[in-house]
Amino acid sequence: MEIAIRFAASPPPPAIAGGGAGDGRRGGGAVRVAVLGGGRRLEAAAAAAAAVGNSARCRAKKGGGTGGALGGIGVEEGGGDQLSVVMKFGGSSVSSAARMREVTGLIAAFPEERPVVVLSAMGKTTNLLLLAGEKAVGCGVIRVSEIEEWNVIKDLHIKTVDELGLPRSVIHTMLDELEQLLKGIAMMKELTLRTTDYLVSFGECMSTRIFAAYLNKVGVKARQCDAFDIGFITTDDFGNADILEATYPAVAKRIHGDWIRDPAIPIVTGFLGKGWKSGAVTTLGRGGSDLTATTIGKALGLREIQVWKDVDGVLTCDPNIYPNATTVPYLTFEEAAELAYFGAQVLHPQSMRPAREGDIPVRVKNSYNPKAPGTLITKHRDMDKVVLTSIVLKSNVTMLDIVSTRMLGQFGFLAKELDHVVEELEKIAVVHLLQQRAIISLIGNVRRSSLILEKEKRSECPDDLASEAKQCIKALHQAFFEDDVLTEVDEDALHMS
Ligand SMILES: Nc1ncnc2c1ncn2[C@@H]1O[C@H](COP(=O)(O)OP(=O)(O)O)[C@@H](O)[C@H]1O
Ligand SMILES: N[C@@H](CC(=O)OP(=O)(O)O)C(=O)O
Repeated sequence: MEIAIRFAASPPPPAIAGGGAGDGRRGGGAVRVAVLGGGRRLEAAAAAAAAVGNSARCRAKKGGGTGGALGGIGVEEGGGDQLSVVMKFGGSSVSSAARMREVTGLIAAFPEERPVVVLSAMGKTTNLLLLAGEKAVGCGVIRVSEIEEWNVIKDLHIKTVDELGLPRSVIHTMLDELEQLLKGIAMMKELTLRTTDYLVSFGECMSTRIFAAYLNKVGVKARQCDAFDIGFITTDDFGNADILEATYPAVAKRIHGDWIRDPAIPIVTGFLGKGWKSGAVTTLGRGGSDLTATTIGKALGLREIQVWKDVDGVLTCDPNIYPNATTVPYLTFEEAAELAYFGAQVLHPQSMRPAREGDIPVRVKNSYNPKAPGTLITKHRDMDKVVLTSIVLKSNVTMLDIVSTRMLGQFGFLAKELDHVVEELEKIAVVHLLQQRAIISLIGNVRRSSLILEKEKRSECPDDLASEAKQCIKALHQAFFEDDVLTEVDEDALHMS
């Protein structure tokens, strides 16, 4: 096993998720174990946005109420309370009419809160849209209506609208436009990144329209908002756009202004933005609705950001790899960012940044088990008793090991230029291209690194193929979270050895 021990505060060497370019050779399958310390800056601190925090806090006058079937949650006419939290619900939380009813109940359960709601696309809609788009490229215009994924998407949304007792007109235009778009792709026999972003945006555009209509139906005044129309301004990197600073004041002004003029719970499309040059719809990378939520939290200076998922919080490892994973009750923003950055699917890698900059607590909760306390992510936590927080696996990683006498500076370009870069770098350095690797990261207390290393060594982690990475996670989890043998190790003795 290769063991790379990382205590540095910087991102890892050019390990490129997704395999990158190359000839597809299978590497030997070394597993890298990286020990990462909490309490450090992962990213360079960026200048905070314009001081919209306090000024943008929504203030509204008290007024007469509209009442509503859900009692307390009905927003008051002519004023109402301030918007105080963001509640983001992921695809699994809004995958059906029944789930949308449950989520309505969760919002109603906190009548004193005035939430901004962020929604992802229903269930697996984003994946289905991507597959439908790929099929449209090759199937011919006439056969678009036969694309299986398109029919699944259409049926799911119509069924949901019907079951919620809403008129189909809520999504008719969207479904028509989506079919036209698929036909356009079939006609052009081409699917660009820009068109792909437009295509997947239909998922969030439909889920939010349905949910806002349902809330209004049951007496909770709600307003559907497309993120690309309310100030989410991004780079034009389709598929993985970055949110620009101008977003914060723009979003604050718009949501605040709408609330003052006509208080209604904003139901915002997660994951989407508007490219500042192109004016086209962009997406923030898979799982980007978390980032939408934290951006709104910071923009409006809200009290708390709630991220509702289908697990009891951030867990000690991916429960799909090892089901004995348990909830991590507290995390710092930096630990959570490291976890996400090094592969834990549960949070979007960039999503902690706005929360950290705005110093707004993030609570990760389970919409299927709302009584579970979840994970609370804050700026600081007591690290005294913390050894290891979580184990993270990142698979299908391409690594470039570069040994050079020169300063190479930034490595970001390597990811994009992998085809040419090895050849070029070989002129100035010894380069090893390692593909099909896995990185296992141990996110923990850097001050207990000796203990972590000792325990890692004693775990029965297999030391050969990357395909055994999952076995390794299991062994590490057992050693760190299910076995007390080494917790009393004398750390001073370890330092001496
Ligand atoms: N360390 C981890 N803690 C919790 N969940 C994890 C972890 N690693 C991977 N996951 C996976 O992440 C999923 C939740 O993230 P995601 O699917 O993005 O949620 P949502 O779509 O509801 O926002 C869980 O169902 C779980 O399978
Ligand atoms: N729907 C998008 C954005 C998102 O954040 O989804 P989720 O919250 O379900 O991970 C995706 O699937 O990537």
